[in-house]
Amino acid sequence: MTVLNIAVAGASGRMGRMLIEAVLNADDLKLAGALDAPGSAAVGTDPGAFLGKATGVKIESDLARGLAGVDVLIDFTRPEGTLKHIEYCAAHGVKVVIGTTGFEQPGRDAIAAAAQKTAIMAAPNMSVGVNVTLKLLEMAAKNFAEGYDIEIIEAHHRFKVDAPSGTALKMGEVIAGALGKNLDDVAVYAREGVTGERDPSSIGFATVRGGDIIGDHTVLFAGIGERIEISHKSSSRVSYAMGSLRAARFLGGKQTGLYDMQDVLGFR
Ligand SMILES: NC(=O)C1=CN([C@@H]2O[C@H](COP(=O)(O)OP(=O)(O)OC[C@H]3O[C@@H](n4cnc5c(N)ncnc54)[C@H](OP(=O)(O)O)[C@@H]3O)[C@@H](O)[C@H]2O)C=CC1
Ligand SMILES: O=C(O)C1=N[C@H](C(=O)O)C[C@H](O)C1
Repeated sequence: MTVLNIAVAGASGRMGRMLIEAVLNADDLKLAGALDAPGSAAVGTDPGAFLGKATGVKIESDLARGLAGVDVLIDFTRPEGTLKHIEYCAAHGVKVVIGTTGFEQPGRDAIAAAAQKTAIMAAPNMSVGVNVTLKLLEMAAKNFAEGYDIEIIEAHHRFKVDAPSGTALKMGEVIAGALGKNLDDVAVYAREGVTGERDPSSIGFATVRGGDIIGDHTVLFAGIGERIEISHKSSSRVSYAMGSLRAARFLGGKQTGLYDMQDVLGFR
């Protein structure tokens, strides 16, 4: 059995801890490195400490130390962290699974450029359920193209820093694409005051933040006399972690290129 050496960036974060535990439990993966932000209190500690386990590695902020001998970095941090990490990984042949959301266009361009030098899998949601939902939305959008107003509602925990969620934006892109439109041309991200009647060609977004909601997404197709809702609700971050490990194994067989979860799951 080939064993892949994995590092986790954002090791002390909500997703980082979930990933550390998942990697430690996988027979075909070895935890070979862990990264956290410079200045983080977690730097220098054992990434398995929260599980009461000694992993043999330390959380590093120095990329050369944290990524020595690593095949695949799994990165759930912030756009500025991920962009720094992929620059290093592209230069040193480390493959990267990117779960971080909230990138602007220059960040997306930098990921595409790095993917010419190493293999990268980037997706705003690693769960199988969300990725199947994207296929359902593509089909629904084609059938509700006329007469149905499309609204995307997402809810997340109070600690989330970006909005709308990367998943909601991806859902919008998929729906707009199925309708032959560009999301940037039809998205309405906020409404306040006298907004006038709804533009029938728009795709609306609404964001809820509160408590410990892990991640809920609903797409509403509202017609006259009926409405259809397609929802996905996460009850644990484990589905994101399992999808990330699947993506890491997928990258094991690639040298360069930019992939997403639809590639990993064989949906295209
Ligand atoms: N694709 C998917 O399936 C999913 C994506 N996400 C996305 O993953 C990201 C992380 O989410 P979550 O784990 O909840 O967030 P947390 O805030 O819990 O964790 C973020 C981690 O990244 C570290 N970090 C922050 N800034 C930097 C930086 N500049 N350089 C290096 N490390 C940094 C933090 O360190 P410190 O605490 O010291 O600042 C922390 O360890 C978000 O963008 C979120 O939207 C989340 C769930 C699923
Ligand atoms: O920040 C989170 O927690 C999540 N972020 C991702 C997103 O922005 O879509 C995925 C998931 O919804 C959880």
